[in-house]
Amino acid sequence: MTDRPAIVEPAPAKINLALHVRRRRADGYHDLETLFAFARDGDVIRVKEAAEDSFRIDGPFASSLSPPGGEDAGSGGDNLVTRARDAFRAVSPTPPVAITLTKNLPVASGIGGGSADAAATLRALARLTGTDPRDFHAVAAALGADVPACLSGRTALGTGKGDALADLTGLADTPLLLVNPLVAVSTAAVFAAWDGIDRGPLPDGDLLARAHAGRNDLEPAATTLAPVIAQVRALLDAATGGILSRMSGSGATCFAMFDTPAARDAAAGQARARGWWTLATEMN
Ligand SMILES: C[C@@](CO)(OP(=O)(O)O)[C@H](O)COP(=O)(O)OP(=O)(O)OC[C@H]1O[C@@H](n2ccc(N)nc2=O)[C@H](O)[C@@H]1O
Ligand SMILES: Nc1ncnc2c1ncn2[C@@H]1O[C@H](COP(=O)(O)OP(=O)(O)O)[C@@H](O)[C@H]1O
Repeated sequence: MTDRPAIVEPAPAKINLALHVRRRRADGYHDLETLFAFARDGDVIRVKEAAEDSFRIDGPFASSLSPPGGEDAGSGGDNLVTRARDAFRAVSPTPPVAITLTKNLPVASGIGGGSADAAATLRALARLTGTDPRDFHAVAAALGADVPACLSGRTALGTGKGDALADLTGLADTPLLLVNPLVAVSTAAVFAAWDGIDRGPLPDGDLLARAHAGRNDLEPAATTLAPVIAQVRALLDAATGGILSRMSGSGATCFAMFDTPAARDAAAGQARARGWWTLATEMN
C-alpha cells in the first residue's frame, strides 16, 4: 500500500473576475455575486497512504504558515489542509495519509490559497479512496465559502456566500498576471470595512463583457486597509497590452489579463522591480 506513488493534486490560484457584495446577512456572512476563474498554477498537494497521519509544508511561502521552514507539522495545527483531511474522514472512510503542501501562493491574499489547498486535499483523498469529489460539496462549504468553487476548479458564477455555483465558459488560455505587494489582508476585516451599499447585480453578457462591466466591491475597503493596493492597480492599469485589471477577492492580490504572454511578462518585470510577488500564468 505505502509504496504506491503519491497522488499529486494541483491547488490553482482562484481569482474573482468580478465580486459584487449585495447584502450583509444575519449570520455575519455576505451575499455575493462573483465570477470565479482559475489560474493554471498555484500550490500543490501530495497525498500518500502511510502508517500514520503526517503533514509537512515546503515551498516559498512555507514560513508564512506554522511551522516555519517546512518541518514536520505532526497533526498540522489549524491548517486548512488538515481540517479538510479530518472533515473528509468524518464522512468517508480514509486510511492514514502523509500530506505535503507546497506553498507557492502568498497567504491571506485574495486568491484563495487556503481554500485551494483544502479543495485539493478533498480531491486527492477522493482519488485515493475511489470516491467522487462532487460528493464533498457540503464538506467543502463547511470549510470556507470559497472552497466549493475551488473543489470544482472551473470558471463559475458564485452566488449566496459564494458557494452556489453555475459553470461558465470563456477566457481559457488568456495570459494572466497576479501581483501581490506582500501585505497580508484579513478577509473578515475587509468584509467588516465594506460600506454596506449594494451597487447592483452582475450584468449579463459573455464572460469578458460581464467582467468588464463588473466591479470588485471589496477593493475600496481593502485599499483603505492596505493603501499599496492602489499602486499595484495603477501599475497594472498602465501596462501595455492589458485587457482588464482588478483586485481579486478581499485582496491584496491584483490580477490583469493580457493580449500576449510578452505583454504579461513585461508587466511582471515591472512589478518585480518594485519588490512585489508575481505569478505569470494563463487562465484555465
Ligand atoms: C472574498 C472571497 C471571494 O472569493 O475570497 P478571498 O478573499 O478569501 O480569496 C471569499 O468570499 C472568501 O471566502 P473564504 O476565504 O472561503 O471565506 P470564509 O473562510 O468562509 O470566511 C472568512 C470571513 O469572511 C467573511 N465572509 C466570507 C464570505 C462571504 N460570502 N461573506 C463574508 O462575510 C466572514 O467575515 C467570514 O468570517
Ligand atoms: N493552507 C493554507 N494556506 C493559506 N492559508 C491558510 C492555510 N491554512 C490556514 N490558513 C489561514 O487561512 C487564512 C486565509 O488564507 P487564504 O486562504 O490564503 O486567504 P485568501 O483566500 O484571502 O487568499 C490565513 O490567514 C491563514 O492563516
